[in-house]
Amino acid sequence: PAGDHEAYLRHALSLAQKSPPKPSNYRVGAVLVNAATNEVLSTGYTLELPGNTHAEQCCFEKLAQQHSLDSDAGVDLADVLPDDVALYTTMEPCSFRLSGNLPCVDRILKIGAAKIRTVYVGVYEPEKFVSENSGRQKLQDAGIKYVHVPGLEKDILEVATAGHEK
Ligand SMILES: Nc1nc(=O)c(N)c(NC[C@H](O)[C@H](O)[C@H](O)COP(=O)(O)O)[nH]1
Ligand SMILES: [Zn+2]
Repeated sequence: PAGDHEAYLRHALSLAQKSPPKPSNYRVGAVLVNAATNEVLSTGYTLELPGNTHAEQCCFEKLAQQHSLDSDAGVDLADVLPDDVALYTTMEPCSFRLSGNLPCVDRILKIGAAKIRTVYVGVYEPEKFVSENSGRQKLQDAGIKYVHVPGLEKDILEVATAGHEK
């Protein structure tokens, strides 16, 4: 039910608040859920893991570590994920990163639509770093449902941009 979606995004937002503020990215939180059982499979927030890491990326890398997979290559993660997973992320997955690192949309696509059925986002990516995020189209083209959950936009953006010059 819809109420659960907001609860998961609020959980993701509480994770985003752990992210060290930086002027060059957003503070984002993400939660990976087994939609059939409501079990939280993994969580992540921006810069949680060493390196210039994104929230969604940390979700996947932590899951790979849990299964001691030598890499978070999508194919391996697809083997350990149940077949109805939902990704909740306070900001929509990136489709391009100024750092040149692999965008999270591509990480989701590597895992595949047979596993990640739905992506729930709290806000679309603002135009500050990347003029237009093409993630929604790419995910939908791959057969992944893309749902914007309204109501938390102000809180999410406040947290996301805390490291930006006022
Ligand atoms: N969905 C999402 N989760 C994150 O954890 C995060 N930091 C962003 N941010 C998107 C933004 O477009 C990139 O942060 C900039 O493009 C800079 O790129 P890097 O992050 O340095 O690779 N977006
Ligand atoms: Zn990303």
